This record gives sequence, structure tokens and C-alpha cells, in this order.
Amino acid sequence: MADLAKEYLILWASQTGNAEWIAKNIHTEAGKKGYKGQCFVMDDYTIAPLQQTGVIILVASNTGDGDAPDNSLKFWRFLRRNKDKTYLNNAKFTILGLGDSNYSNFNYTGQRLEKKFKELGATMFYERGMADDAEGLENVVDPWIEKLWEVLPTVLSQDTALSITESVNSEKELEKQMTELQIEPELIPFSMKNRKNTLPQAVENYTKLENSLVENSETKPVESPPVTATVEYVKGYPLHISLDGLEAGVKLTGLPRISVPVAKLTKLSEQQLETKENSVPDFVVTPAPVTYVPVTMVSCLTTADAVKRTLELELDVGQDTHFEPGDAFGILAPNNEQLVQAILNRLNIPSSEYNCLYTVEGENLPTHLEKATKTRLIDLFRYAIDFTSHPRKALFRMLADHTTDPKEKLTLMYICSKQGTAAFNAIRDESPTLLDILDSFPNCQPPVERLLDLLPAHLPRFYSISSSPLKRQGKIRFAFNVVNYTTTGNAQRKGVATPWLDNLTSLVPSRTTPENQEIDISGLGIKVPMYIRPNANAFVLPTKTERPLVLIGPGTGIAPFIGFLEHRQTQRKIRMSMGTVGHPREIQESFGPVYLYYGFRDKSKDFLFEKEINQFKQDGIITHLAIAESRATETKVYVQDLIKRDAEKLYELIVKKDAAIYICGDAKGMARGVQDALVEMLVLYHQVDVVEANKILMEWISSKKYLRDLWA
Ligand SMILES: Cc1cc2nc3c(=O)[nH]c(=O)nc-3n(C[C@H](O)[C@H](O)[C@H](O)COP(=O)(O)O)c2cc1C
Repeated sequence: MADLAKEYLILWASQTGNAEWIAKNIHTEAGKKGYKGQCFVMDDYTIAPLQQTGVIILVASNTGDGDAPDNSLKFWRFLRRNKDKTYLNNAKFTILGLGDSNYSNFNYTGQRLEKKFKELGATMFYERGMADDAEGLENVVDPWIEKLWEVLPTVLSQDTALSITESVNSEKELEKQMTELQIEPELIPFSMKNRKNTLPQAVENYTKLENSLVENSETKPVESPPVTATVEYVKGYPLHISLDGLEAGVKLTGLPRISVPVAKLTKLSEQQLETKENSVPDFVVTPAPVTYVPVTMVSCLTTADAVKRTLELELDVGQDTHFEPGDAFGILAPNNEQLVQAILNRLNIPSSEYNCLYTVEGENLPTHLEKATKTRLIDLFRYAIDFTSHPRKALFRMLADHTTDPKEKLTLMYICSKQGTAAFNAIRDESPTLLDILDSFPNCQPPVERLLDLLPAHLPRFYSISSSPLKRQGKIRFAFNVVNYTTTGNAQRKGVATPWLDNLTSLVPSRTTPENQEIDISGLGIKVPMYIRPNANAFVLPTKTERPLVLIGPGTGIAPFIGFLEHRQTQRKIRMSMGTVGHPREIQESFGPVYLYYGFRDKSKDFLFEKEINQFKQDGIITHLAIAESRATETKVYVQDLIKRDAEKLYELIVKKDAAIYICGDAKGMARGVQDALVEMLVLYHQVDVVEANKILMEWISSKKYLRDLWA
């Protein structure tokens, strides 16, 4: 029999790419250290040697409210069904969980994985890491990986074990020096203004040391002279970086681990391919086929003086598209074109290159680049890379190696060091784009390939369907806030898909009365690329119409419930029109009570779907309407306050009459507040303690009595 402990297996689950990036980095680095093993996404567990590998490393993030990422749902089904207590008897495992402590179920998937793997007979060889995005993932991830390299030689009995141990030890010495960068007191200037133009020797040494560990496989993708701009490009907002922690004698510690270069970008031909606007390139992988559907209606649901601008759009998806109210769909919007072109220009890429064909290759490439083997350069920038999400420390660390200015280098090193935590967090809070970062360091010129390595994937944006297929056959409606705001540092920020949709539909005027105007734009020929997302969380109506419903959805969280209510309204109309089926009262009774908890800031500005909700109430489709207005009066009222107010009634409905609970909206504050209110209800009326109440909620979640559709 093969020696099981000879190879490792890494399994990852990732919603937005962090866990994938970390898992693949561990895999690449393990390979460099001489270990043998494989790396798979969890849902590929059937082709992964799960029972044939003695050492399993799990890297998993969370989504929703402690839910597992979409690409691990099949694996979870398999784990749940597997009751064989000896299934993983031969496996030793460890877990690196990624979460965010702002969410009520911090790192829940990591805890569940540990429990399940132990139930299947596996033993833990190294304690679970619980990284926190709120504090910076690197704070836990980096030391956890360092320690992994210490532990691995003892659990992996590879033939190369001796040489690995030696190499690990010598690297450890180097890394020790690397993570503690001592800057000579006399070389530390106190402000950026009077900083010397020479790099402190310690920084030079550090860089040399670090680079000696990284095989220099970078190739310059585009060898072209700097562009003299003839076009006016947008400029980035400069970052305001406080160097308060950078004092004389300071030791920069906890610098991020070196990320091994992966992507190689090679030009395939000079041939200029025709520009196809709004056309999603083939390398973009989606779980269902992408279709281009006409936009037929647009309406603005808020007034001009509301804090947010909310739009409702209708798409003509055709009679053959199957969906239910509550299903979600993805829209593949490109990155903002001005931003894309400004970044290309900032990277000295001439516009003559934009439409040339390129290939991206490399071992352990991130999933979003795997199929980019023949693509126009501009499409990589429009559809593959995310230029607007929170920057990783590893990005700043890489940029430090690509600036010619010592001041910039030191500042970049400081930002990603432990001493620069406050500066890093302040930068994150400002949500800078890549352009903002690059324009703040004018002498920094990173290779495109390293950006491909270190920037996250550009992802589809998901929306909940706010209409019923019974009422609007072949049509989908959805509502969203147009993301456009000013940061505390006075930078103007925009979302990706929502301003794009707003522009496409020619910036419709705001609502002037409670009755928003629906504008028919079917004649304009506007199409958007989209796909229906199979509903993984079963956020759909129960099949039995008698079952009572509790719907909780402030802001645009109301959208799927409008679909639910339209559906119920149409179902009732159909039953009524069939006449013979029953007495109107019987028909009315065949629909259970519906409690709607809905919140907004100000009734006169952002009461979305006001007319429709009032009509549902009048028709008896909504039996209890609880409205929370948070900004109109002195006392701010939120949906969770109304749930607490109605606790006794709700207990009766939820526990005694088995109501299904649905919650939709902000995953942080609102979901947490509602969870606490439901716990309070159980403590008061079910007479259990808080721990037991939380357990009951978890049971409701797994039995799908409590359904959640949450977003950040
Ligand atoms: C919509 C959403 C919901 C989340 N829910 C949770 C949660 O319930 N518990 C938690 O610990 N972290 C939660 N997180 C934080 C993520 O797990 C964390 O940001 C992680 O770094 C994401 O890794 P990924 O890119 O591999 O998916 C959530 C993040 C988002 C965007």
C-alpha cells in the first residue's frame, strides 16, 4: 500500500478569491520547498485523492451568514451525507478559516469543517487558523503559514524530508531577518518632506534577501516607450498616508510573506481584433451560460434628495427561461472604461496594444485567469481584474519592489508592516482604486504580470429577482442602489455594475411623487450580459401557500419580497378566477398570514415600492406590515426593533404555527441585529438560554425554516 503520509492535499473554498489565492500560494510555495501534493477547489472533491492522502490542508472562507462559499456546496452535501466514522481515519488535517468578525457567525465554516473532519475520523495535526478580514487577513494568515512550514516536515514523510528540513531551517533564518527590518535611527527622516533620497541600507539588504528567495520569473509584457498622452486620462485620488509610526529606531516587523510570481503574460500577435463593446470575453467562466437580454423598462424608486438613488430595471429574458421569485442572477458588467484606460496608460501601455492578442500562463493560476489563453489585453483589464476592491498588503509589498524612489519604497514597506497597521487600515477605509494607489507613488512601475498575480478577480454582480414569472411572463425585474459616494478623505467612489447600468439606461430622472414612473425603453436596443444563478440557498416561497411567512428586508432587501408578494397575489387571482375551486373565504384561508418587516430612511424619499406595498396590504396579501423609518424622526427605528416589539406575536407565528422566516439585505449590521432579536424572542417565550436559542436558530437555518439572502 502507498505511504499515505507522503503527499499533501489542499482543498479550498472561496467566494471572492481570497481563500483561493492563499491556498494556491501555499501550494506553489510548498512545491518550491520540495514537497509533493495537489490543490483542488472543494467541489472537485471527487477527483481529489481525499482518502489517498495523509495530510489535508483546508482553506475556507465564509459568505452570507456563516455560509460556505458556492464552490464548496457539493462538497458539503457529500460531507453531510457521509456517516462513515472511519472514512478519513488515515488523514491528518488542518484548517485555515477566513472570516470577518463583523459578522455574527465569525469563521463558522472553519468550525464546521473541523467538527465534520473529526467525525469522519481525521485527526488534527496543527491548530485551526481564524483569519479576520476586519483586522487584515495577513495578521493571522502569514504566521499560520510560517508555522505550517515548521510542522509539515514532521507529518509528511517524504523521501526528500531531510533536505526539506534543512532548507526550511536555512530559509527560516533568512525569513527571520526579512520580517524584522531594522532601520538605522539616523536614516529615519521624520517626515516625507525631508526624507533623504538614499534608501536605508537595511531596506536595501532586506530587498536583496527577499528577492533571493523568489525566483525572478518576471518578464516585461509590453516593451514600449512611455506614452506621451494625447488623450486626457482621469487621475487617481492621492492617498493621505500618515507616517506617524515610522519613528527613529523603529523596527518594521510582520511584513507580508513573499508572494511567488505566477502569471506569465505573452503577446501572441500584433493583429488588432475588432472591438466588441459590452461583449464578455470567452475566458470568463460562469456556472450557467451567459445570454444578452434586452432591457425593457427603467424606473427610479427614490426622490432626487434621497441619500441613495435606487433604480428598478426590467429584462426580457424570454418565456423559456425558468426562474422563481427569490432567485438571483448575475450581471457581467465591465470595469469602468475611463478607469481601465487610465490604468493602462499609467502602466505605460500604448493604446496600439489594447486590442492585441495575449496569453496568460503559469502554474497554479487563479481560476479567473486559467482560460485567458487568447485574449485582447483590454479585455483582461475590463473583465478579469478587480481594480476597486480592498487592496491586499501583498500588493503594497510587491509595489515596494518596483519603485525607483527610496521614499516611496520605505512608505510602501511601512504600509504593509505591523507598525503601519493604522496607515494600512486608513487606506483600506478609503477603498482606493489601483489608479489611486499608483498615482500616489509616481515612481512605481509594476509589471502587469505581478498585478495579475495580486489583484483579485473581477466578479459578476448578483441581484435578486423582484418580480413573479406568473405576473410578468418572460420578464425579470430587479432593484438596486447606484453605488456612488464620497469618502471621508473626499475621494469620489463609484461601484462597478450599478453606475454602468444607470448610464446604459441614460440616467433616468428621479421620482417626484410616491408613484414612480415606469419608462418603457424596449425600443432603445440596450442589452446586458447575464445568467440565472441556480438558487443554492433555496430562497424561494414554500410550496404550501398555507404556511405563514415572516419577511424581513430593509432597503433594497425588499426586492425579492416584492416578487414573493406579486406571486401570491397572482396565485390568488388565478384561484379566484377558477371559480369552481372554492368559496372566496376558503381561497383566502388557503394563503397563510404574511408579516412584512421593512425599513428605510425617510418615507417621503426612499419608501421603495410604496404603491405596491400599500396595494398588497389592502388586498390582504400582507397581513401585518411593520415599517421602520430610521432618519425621519429623532428616534431611529430599525427592523430588529420592530421584531423585538412584536416578539410575542412572532413567537406564536414562528414556533407554534411553523412560519418560514426570510431575511434579505445587509449581512453585517442588519442580519446581526435580527439574529439577536430572534434570540431574545426565544429566550423570553421559549424559556431557553442564549446558547440554546442560538442553537435553535442554527437548526432553523439548516432545516431551511430560516432563509437568508445576504450581501456585504
Ligand atoms: C456577503 C458576505 C458575507 C460574509 N459573511 C461572513 C460570515 O458570516 N462570517 C464570517 O466570518 N465572514 C463573513 N464574510 C467575510 C469573508 O469570509 C472574508 O471577507 C473572506 O476574506 C472572503 O474570502 P473569499 O474571497 O475567499 O471568499 C462575509 C463576506 C461577504 C462579502
